[in-house]
Order: sequence, then structure tokens, then C-alpha cells
Amino acid sequence: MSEPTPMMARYLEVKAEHPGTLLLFRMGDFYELFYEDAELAAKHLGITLTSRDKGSSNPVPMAGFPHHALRNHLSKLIRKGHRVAVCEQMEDPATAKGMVRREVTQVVTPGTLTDDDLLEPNRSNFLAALHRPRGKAAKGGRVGLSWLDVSTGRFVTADLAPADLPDELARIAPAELLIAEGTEVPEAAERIGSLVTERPAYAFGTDAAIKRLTEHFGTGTLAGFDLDDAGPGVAAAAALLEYAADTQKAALPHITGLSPYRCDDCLRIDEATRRSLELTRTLRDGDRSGSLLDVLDETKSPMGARRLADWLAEPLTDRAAIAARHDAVEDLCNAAADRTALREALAGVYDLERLAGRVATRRASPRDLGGLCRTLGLLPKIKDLLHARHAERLTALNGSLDPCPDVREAVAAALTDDPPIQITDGGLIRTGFSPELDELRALAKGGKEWIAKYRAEEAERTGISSLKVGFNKVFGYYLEVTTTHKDKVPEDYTRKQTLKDRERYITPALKEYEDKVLRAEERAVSLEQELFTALRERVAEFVPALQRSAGVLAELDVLACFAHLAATRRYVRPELSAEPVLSITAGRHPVLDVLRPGGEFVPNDTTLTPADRVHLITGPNMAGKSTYIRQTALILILAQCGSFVPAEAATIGLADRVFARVGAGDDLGRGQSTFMVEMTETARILNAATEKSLVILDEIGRGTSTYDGLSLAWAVTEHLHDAVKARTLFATHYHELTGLDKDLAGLSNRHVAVAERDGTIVFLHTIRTGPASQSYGIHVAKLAGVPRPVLDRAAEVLRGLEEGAAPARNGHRNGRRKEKQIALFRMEPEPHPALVRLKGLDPDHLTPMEALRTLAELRDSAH
Ligand SMILES: Nc1ncnc2c1ncn2[C@@H]1O[C@H](COP(=O)(O)OP(=O)(O)OP(=O)(O)O)[C@@H](O)[C@H]1O
Repeated sequence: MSEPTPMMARYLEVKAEHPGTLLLFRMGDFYELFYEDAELAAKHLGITLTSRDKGSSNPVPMAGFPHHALRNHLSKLIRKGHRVAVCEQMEDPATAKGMVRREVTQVVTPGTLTDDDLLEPNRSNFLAALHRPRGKAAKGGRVGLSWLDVSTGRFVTADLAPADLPDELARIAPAELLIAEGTEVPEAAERIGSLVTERPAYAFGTDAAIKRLTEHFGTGTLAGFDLDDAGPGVAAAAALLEYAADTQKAALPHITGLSPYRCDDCLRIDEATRRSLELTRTLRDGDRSGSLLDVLDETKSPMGARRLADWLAEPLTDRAAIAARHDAVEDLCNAAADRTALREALAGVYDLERLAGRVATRRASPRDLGGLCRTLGLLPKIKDLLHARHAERLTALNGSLDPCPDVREAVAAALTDDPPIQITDGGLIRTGFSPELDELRALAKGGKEWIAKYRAEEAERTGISSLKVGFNKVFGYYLEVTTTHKDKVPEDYTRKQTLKDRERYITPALKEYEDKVLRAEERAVSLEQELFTALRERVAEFVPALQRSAGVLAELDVLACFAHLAATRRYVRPELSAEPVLSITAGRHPVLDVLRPGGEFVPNDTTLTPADRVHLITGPNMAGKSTYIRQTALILILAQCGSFVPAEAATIGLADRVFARVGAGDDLGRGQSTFMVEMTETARILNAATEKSLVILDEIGRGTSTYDGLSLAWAVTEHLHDAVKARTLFATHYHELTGLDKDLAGLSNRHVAVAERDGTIVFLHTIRTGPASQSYGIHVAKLAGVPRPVLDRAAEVLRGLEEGAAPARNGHRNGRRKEKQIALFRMEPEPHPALVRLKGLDPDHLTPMEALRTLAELRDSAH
């Protein structure tokens, strides 16, 4: 192979320094990609694949796009899950000596985005790191998980039991996950679709971790952050920070703290429950639309929308903290005019949280600072509105809201009213801000006026009235004469170019002015950039104050959203209780209450107490069992988030965990059968639920034979009632279970009422006490259009079964039951014949031959 050119040599060097990334290599006005990168880019971006050195025996595949298309193409590549390194020209090619110096200025990866164009406004974008200690350090068995939103600086870490990892990963849903080289990729990461990035194992070293973190925060120790120094979470956090700094090529001063996360501080909701309850995505298509988050989101700013999603993902367990939110919501709910004014002001605020991040990393655009200025201008009004409120939380928020008047004034004085996005575009700085800039601008403008005057004078002098002044990059300003007037051109014109029907000339006077104009223009643009950069530096000093204010605005937006929901959707303030009770009067499903097409939602009550803690809910298909049990769980979650709830009254005994096993959600992608998934989830509930938990179960045991299913449902109910003692709502089609209320003191029956009219059933969606009288499955099948002969036959079979095969109640014998059903609930199963024979053997009196023969016979009988 021939020697690469110096430029290609530099390309290969940079490429080797950034393994696993697509390299965009700036060449003049283009970004170019080579080799496999070019092939990938051509496929994903729809750009043409060509080659460099076409004539040679070894042409290099190449693809490129103009520099102004960078953002657009970057976002496409990131969405496809690539990491992209952007290599810029660090010198002006016109003045550079030798080859232009090129450096990577940023590595953009799905987890490290800071640009608004690349980020979704309503979602946090997390980069996470997982550390699984090995050897001695692994003794505690905990793993470290840390997560960071680079765009806002939110940085959290946790030491977790390995079993909790999938749930936490699902909750955080990181865009990118760092793991140590050669370690196992967590299954959850694949399911969520996180890009997995391997980092060298030493990046997770514990000793270096504390040093790295304390150096970053400028603190002597990590004591102030309330973290376990020696825990794996700290090592994960350090690895994360290093990667973020590596990719941003910046110091990240907006990351000002590391918060510990402890599972027990929030209402724990596992992955399956989160999915079943459709908290942030629907089960059917995984869309946000139709989820609880979607119908609740009446926030006015992206900061508020993100905070609402956070609150929903991490409801609280601390009664005082929840009550503080409820107080604030109540206060805002009662002050309708102020709430409206507050929400209007919030609608005008810029995404200050992400903007502060861009200011800190020196990537804020002129338009960003314009937005900052307008936002700061709205804060005094918001402070006034808060001043009139009484809730403690609102007063505290007001105290932290800093309108930073100095920053606002500095930006307002310097920036034009509608600054451009690009710093290179010019027109950023206001007239009157810098005398030097004004002078340069006047010169540039004056020069242009002079040129116009010059043209007029020359036209008169030469008698060429069509004389024109033009400009091009090759020889600057010129005079243009059509060929018909060629003879009138005076001596002092120097011809520069001849075109088909015209000629172009320059003159010494024109060149002299051109110099002045162009130099003044250039100087003005670079002075504007200098002034803007200085302004941004000044604003950067206020990043911590801006972040605090951003946090306040985000929280206010959510509280005002909750107040708005309370006022417009008739939500009420729930009473909180430390006892494991749940009492809801006329509760409604928060999503169906809004979205139910064509009809009113029928409210229902729920009353669970320690003495009556398990409710079995029976009723026909489609009656509303699932809706009812889900609505109960959602109301509890809403209350613990700090929201009011869709009901006429509610008392919520604070829960430690919520479990939902709803619907037979296949998980064939994970290679598990429906039944296996169902049993795994059920096992988790039985093992992890406590007296303070809320459990909702929607028909378990459906994926196996009726007897197996019924037996399992039976045993699960007993265990929940006797051992776990969790508040439980169990919707079931096993009518046999309804007899359990005779034996289990804390269990009672509910059913969903239906009315029969003209041989068909009408769903009333009302929950009543007692078990359902019959199953109505065949009626529902009729509604669904199952053919008449099938319905008739089904009715006949049903009658037969009912007569000959009355189901077991309470595990006691029933005279009408068939023999095989008696076997179902027999406490001790028949022993295997082989076992009986084995027990009858006397080894002391067996010859070796007899023993061998018996063994062979036993083996054969086991088939
Ligand atoms: N309280 C209610 N008010 C009005 N409509 C309701 C109510 N509850 C349920 N519905 C409507 O009935 C439909 C069926 O409800 P749901 O899925 O809860 O029934 P189900 O009893 O669980 O049925 P299955 O046993 O087949 O799972 C819902 O989609 C909803 O449109």
C-alpha cells in the first residue's frame, strides 16, 4: 500500500484515538467520512458514497456533507445509536502554515447530548454506569449504578442489591450504559435499548474514584454528599464523570453535586408493575400517548414535564414530604387567578436547566442567552405571585428563586433583541454597547455607501450608465461593463476578467476602500464574537444560581399542574395515614376518566383495612375488573407523588411498594412463556411484598390447565392473606375462590354488577359487595360475535359441567365432585409406586444380584 498523505495520516491517527466512533473529519466546507464510516453514513444519511484516489489500485471509500448540515446529520446518526466524534479545523486554512491542525472538539453519544436539537424536550437523557465489584470488593454483593443527565448536571448514584438492578435500569431508562470491558451486559439494558459502551476496567477503580470526584467537586472528601465512600456506587459515578468529560472535552462545572439514591426512600414500583400500570408508556404500543404521564402532563415548560416524569417514577414514602406537596397544591388550587397567572408566566420560560448546562460547557448560543434574559425577566413576577401564597413549600421555593438581575442586565445591555443561533452569524451585539464595534460597523457601512457613490460618479465620468459594482471572493469588488460599452473604459481601469458579454475591472480607489470595508466587517464580526464569549463567561459564573432557579421553576410547574388538575378534573386532597388502609370514595381511573370514548366513567369505592385486607373481585369479562384494580393502584401512586386524586374522598395508608400483575403479557422476546413470566412475577410479589404494600393481581394461573391454575391462585391468595398481609385486590374468573371468605377472616368478595336485559347483558361497571352470581362468559362471547351454534354448544357443555362437576369450596369434600377434582385439593398426594416399593425393601437381606435387579425394575417403573 502506498504511504498515506499527511492529511490521511492525521485522519487515521484521530480515528485510532477514538475507537468505536464514527469520525466526521472537517475538510474545508465539508465533513468527510472514510472507509467503513463512509459506508455506514451513506446508508444512514442517504448521502453518496464515492472514493478518494479513484484512479489508484486502492481507492478509499468516502462520503461527506456540507458543514451547515452537521446538526441534522448528527441527530440522525445518534438516533441510529452511533457515537460520533467531530474533528474540526483548529486554524484558518488561509493563514495556517503547512497542514491545518485538526482536533476532535466533541464526541457526541446518545448518553451525552447537550444540544436542544438532539434532545427530547420532555424527557431526561441519562448516561448510566454499572459497576460490579470483583474479588474482595464483591463481598457485600452490591452493585454500583450511577446516572447523569449531562444536559442538566443531575448526577445520582446508588449501591443496589443485584436483584434490584433490572427495575432501576427500567426506571431510569438510560440512553447509554457504561460497563467495564468484558463484563456481562445486563439483560434489562438490551430490553430498554440502551447503547452499551465498554470502558476499561481500571476506570471503575475505587481508590481513584474518590480522588476524581473530590477533584471535580473541589472538596476534600465526599462526606458532604452523604455517600458510602467505599461503595460500588462511587466507583460507578467516577467512571461516569470521566467518560462525560472525555466526550464533552470540557470540565463540566455544572455538575455541582452527587446525590445518593436509596430505594427505600421512594415508593418502589418494579418494572413489570410500571409496565402493567402504563405509568409512562402504554402496554399496547409502548407510546407515551395514553399513559398516565401523558394525561397528567399539563405542565407548561419542558423542565416541568421532565420533573413530572421524575416524580411519577419515584413517588415518595415520607409523609411530611408528601403533605408538603399537597399543601402547595391546595394553596395553588384555591388561588385560581394567581395559579393562572403563574402558569402563564411558566409558559414563557426557556429551558433554563439545559441552558445552564450549555452555559457551563461554553456551548450556549446567542439565542440561548436571549432566552435566558427573557426568562430572568419573568422571575420577579413569579416571585410576587409566590409571595402571596402561604404553603411552606411555595415559600421555600420562592426563597431559592433568584432572578439574577445582574446577569439579566448584562445580557440585555449587550445582546440584540432577536439574536441569531450561530455565534459566527454577526448581528449579536446591540448598537451602543461597544464604541469600538459601533465604529467598525460605521466604517463598514460607510464604505458601502462610498462604493455606491463611487459607482454613480464613475458612471457619469465614463458615460457608461449601466456600469455596475459587483463582488466576488476571488478579486473582491469590481466594476462591470457590458461589451457594448467596452470602448468607453478609461485607462486607469485594470481588466480582471472577460465574460461572454461583459468585462470586469478594478481600480486603485476601489481596492483602497474595499480593504477598509472588508477589514472593518471582518473585525466587527470577530469583535462581536469576543464580546459574546466574554458575556457568556460572565454568565457562567452564575451557573449554580441559574440551576437553583431552574429547579424551582421545574417544581413549581409540576405543583401548578397538579393544582390545575385538582381544579379542572375534580381531584381531591387525599388524607395520609401511617396505617395500612386504603379508603377511596367514588374513585375514578385517571386515564379512562379523561380518555374514555363515548361515555361517562362510573366511579367506585375501595375500602381496604388490616381486618379486611384482601378483596376478591369477580364478574364477567369486560365488566371493569382490571380497570377497577388498576385505578386503585394509580390513585395510591398519584397521592404519594404529591398530587390530588380522582375521587370524592380518599384516605391513603402510605405504601412501601406497589405490585401489579395485570394481564398475561407475553415476553417471548425474553424467551419465556406467558405462564413462566406470570409465575416469575407472582413469585417476586410473594417474596418481596410486605404488610405495607399494595398488591393488585389480575387473574393468575390462566396460562396453564384449569386445575393447576385454580390451585395456584388459591394458594397465592392464602399466602397473601396469611403470611404477607398486604392490601390486595385480586380480580379473578375462578368463582371457586369466592368461598375462601369463609376461612380467611381478612378476605371478602366484591363483584362488578351487570344487568340482564332481553337475554343480553348490560355492563354497569359498579363494584358491589359479595361474589358474582354467575360467569356470563358466554354472553360476552355473544356480544363479540361468536356464531350461534358455538354459543348453544357452549351453554350445553356449561350445564353439563355445572351438574356433574361442582367446583371445590374451601378445600373440603363435596359430594357432587368428580374423583379427579377430589385429588386436586387433597393435602397429601398419593406416593409414587416406586417409592412404596423402595420403602418396603430390606437391604440387609438382599443379595447383590437381587439389589441390582430391583434397581433395574425400579428404574423401568419410573417411566
Ligand atoms: N368504571 C367504569 N366506567 C365506565 N367504563 C368502564 C369502567 N370500567 C371499565 N369500563 C370499560 O369497560 C372496558 C373493560 O374493562 P376491563 O378491561 O376493566 O374489564 P375486565 O372485567 O377486566 O375484563 P376481562 O375479565 O375480560 O379482563 C374498559 O375498556 C372500559 O372502557
